[in-house]
Amino acid sequence: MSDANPLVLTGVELVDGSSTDLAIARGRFVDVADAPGDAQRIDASGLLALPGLVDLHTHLREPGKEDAETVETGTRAAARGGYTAVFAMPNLDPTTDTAEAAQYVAELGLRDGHCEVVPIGAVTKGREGAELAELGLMAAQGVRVFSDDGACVHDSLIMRRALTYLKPYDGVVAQHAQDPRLAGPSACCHEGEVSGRLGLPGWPSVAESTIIARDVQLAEFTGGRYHACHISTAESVDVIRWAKKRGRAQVTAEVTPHHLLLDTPHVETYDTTFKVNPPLRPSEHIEALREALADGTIDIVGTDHAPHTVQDKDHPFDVASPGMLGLEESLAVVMEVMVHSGRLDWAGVADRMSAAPARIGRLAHQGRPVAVGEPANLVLLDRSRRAMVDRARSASKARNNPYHGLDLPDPVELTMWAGKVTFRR
Ligand SMILES: NC(=O)N[C@@H](CC(=O)O)C(=O)O
Ligand SMILES: [Zn+2]
Ligand SMILES: [Zn+2]
Repeated sequence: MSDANPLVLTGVELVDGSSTDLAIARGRFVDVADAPGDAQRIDASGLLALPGLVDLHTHLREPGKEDAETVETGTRAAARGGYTAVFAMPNLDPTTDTAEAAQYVAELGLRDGHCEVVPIGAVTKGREGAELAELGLMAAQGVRVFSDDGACVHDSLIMRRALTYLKPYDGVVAQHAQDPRLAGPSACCHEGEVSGRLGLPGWPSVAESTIIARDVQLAEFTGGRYHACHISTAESVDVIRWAKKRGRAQVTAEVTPHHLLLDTPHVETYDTTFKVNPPLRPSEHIEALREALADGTIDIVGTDHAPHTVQDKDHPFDVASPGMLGLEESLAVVMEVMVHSGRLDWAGVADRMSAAPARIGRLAHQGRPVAVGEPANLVLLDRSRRAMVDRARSASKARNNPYHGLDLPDPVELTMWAGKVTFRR
């Protein structure tokens, strides 16, 4: 990580289309007239500045599975992708289900992070779905996002209690929506023509949407905050749209970059890189997700960056570990499918990938506009640059990159977190 010397970025373009010089000192954007005389100047003409991206859904694997990813490598990938904050999912070893475990993850972030690392607490002890974890103690420690991700909070009473209990703490339950009866542990391919032909256990779309339908009603009933992680189906979009239209529940939703771009036929080669939970869906679902992200029914893009070792992926498709990388290519995917298609403008990208995830995670100093007085978190983009994705060049330790070999935008020129340059091409 570079030091935090004063800096002036000249000729930067902002999301409203205007151009400006940006001065950075003591971790904040300051008036250019107030920039110290010895400030280093960087020519940034033509580059677009977005607020530093915020990922509400990252798997860092430390502690417990450091052969797949560490806080150092995962946050290096994050900085390379334009992120200045990531929320670390609690499916670690030990599980982040106590205040001490949450504090430990936060400390690893302070020690090794190339961006801010915010621990997510488990909803239930050991993520086993039976007994509530130490929600109050974790909340007292500053945790605001709670999730059993990787597992679904499938017991209705546990979900009711979690929503109720977290309400006074302004905490949010982030649900991995997968009915374990409709989509059990072996389910690994969208249930339909392809799963039938390949002989893979099916993961029907309703295994996701029926859980979300129940949950949004519980959110309305309890008044608690609810966030639907990685939604992947048109039916889930319908449910979220219905709940938001009613306007009586505090409900938000997320989509991953891979569910915005990649469809079910990618699994036809049985390449386990493409095994993920929830599974890749047919094109009509992808279309519904893009439309929902554009109109705000889906609030944010969350990467679900899920590094796995080769050993954990080198198995028959139905037993390999699910999950794929995402931190380094998420902005590229959003550019390709949302911006280049005219569905979302740059202010929309800043909202879905920075302001909204920071708001849902209650991270007040992230997701702020690029403006004088604000914390100096930004990513500078060259909107015309493209490159072939090469998994071998990833900052992540893992190689389960589903975009390998694709020609995609490669926009990130510089990432700055709290006034420090954390990535520069
Ligand atoms: N998405 C995945 O397929 N895997 C995630 C867990 C999860 O997000 O459910 C992982 O931790 O590997
Ligand atoms: Zn999940
Ligand atoms: Zn996840």
